[in-house]
Amino acid sequence: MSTMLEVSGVSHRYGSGAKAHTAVNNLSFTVEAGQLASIVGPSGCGKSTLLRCVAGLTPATEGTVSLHGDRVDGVPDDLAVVFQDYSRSLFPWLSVQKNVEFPLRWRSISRGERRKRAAEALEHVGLADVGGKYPWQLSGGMQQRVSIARALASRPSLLLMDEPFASVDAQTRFELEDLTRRVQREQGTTILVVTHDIDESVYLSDRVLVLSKSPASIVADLRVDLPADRDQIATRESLEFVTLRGEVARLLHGGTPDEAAKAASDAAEWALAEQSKAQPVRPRSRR
Ligand SMILES: Nc1ncnc2c1ncn2[C@@H]1O[C@H](COP(=O)(O)OP(=O)(O)OP(=O)(O)O)[C@@H](O)[C@H]1O
Repeated sequence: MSTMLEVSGVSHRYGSGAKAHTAVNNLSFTVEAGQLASIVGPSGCGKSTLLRCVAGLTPATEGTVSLHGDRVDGVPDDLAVVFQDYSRSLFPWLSVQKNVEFPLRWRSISRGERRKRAAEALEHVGLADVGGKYPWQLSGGMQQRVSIARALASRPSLLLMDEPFASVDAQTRFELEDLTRRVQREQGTTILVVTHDIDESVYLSDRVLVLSKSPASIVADLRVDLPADRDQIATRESLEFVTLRGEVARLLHGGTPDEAAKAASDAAEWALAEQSKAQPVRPRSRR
């Protein structure tokens, strides 16, 4: 695998002098092409700031970001971002199809090709039939699918997602997580997701980067050895999932990597053993 993203010694400070606030502190990591990595960390630790530095939206105070070897110093053409707040990122006066086509207008892509790409992207997210509607005619989950389609239409080398499912209900969240994994697998897209949801970070990813409290630094870089085919119920009940989730939770509560791995593994095994000992409860008969 080749390296798609390289973040090297990135720090970001807001303000200067006595009022300076360091949000991100000397972070380094790489993401391989085709990988789905997630960044999980406590609220306010600097996740969004890091993502903005990676996207070229905010220049890093120190360090460098490179996308397939090219230094990022502005938003690269082949990078797309999906934000949490779909209602503010879609244009209410444009149809769904036009919203998806919109970013392609600034590239030398013919009108016919723009239409074709938008239709393909909408089909990919299961919204082939709603191109003529307006965003406000769709549910929240559908609007976030449109945002994902818009990002995919530009065929990005790297897709960044900042708390992308935080504003939808639990069922829709599951559907969108599965959609994201399908996009990665079918299109080979490299994806970096920022989330504060521990379960989501484990379920979604090939790898979880755990950040410390502010200013963010990397506490652990965990490989997720779950099967590629995941299921929202069975995967979340598996020993591997429960162990990893426990490990991430302990790291976020200040545990060292060794303590967190050992305690999570012991706790998950104990829970499974207790579960298998439990007597099945006989359902009450209904009249
Ligand atoms: N434009 C800004 N000017 C000054 N400080 C900022 C600015 N944006 C963020 N910060 C501060 O930087 C720190 C990190 O913020 P950031 O939004 O990156 O964290 P986060 O981990 O994404 O938070 P959350 O999970 O709550 O969304 C916070 O203390 C925040 O108050």
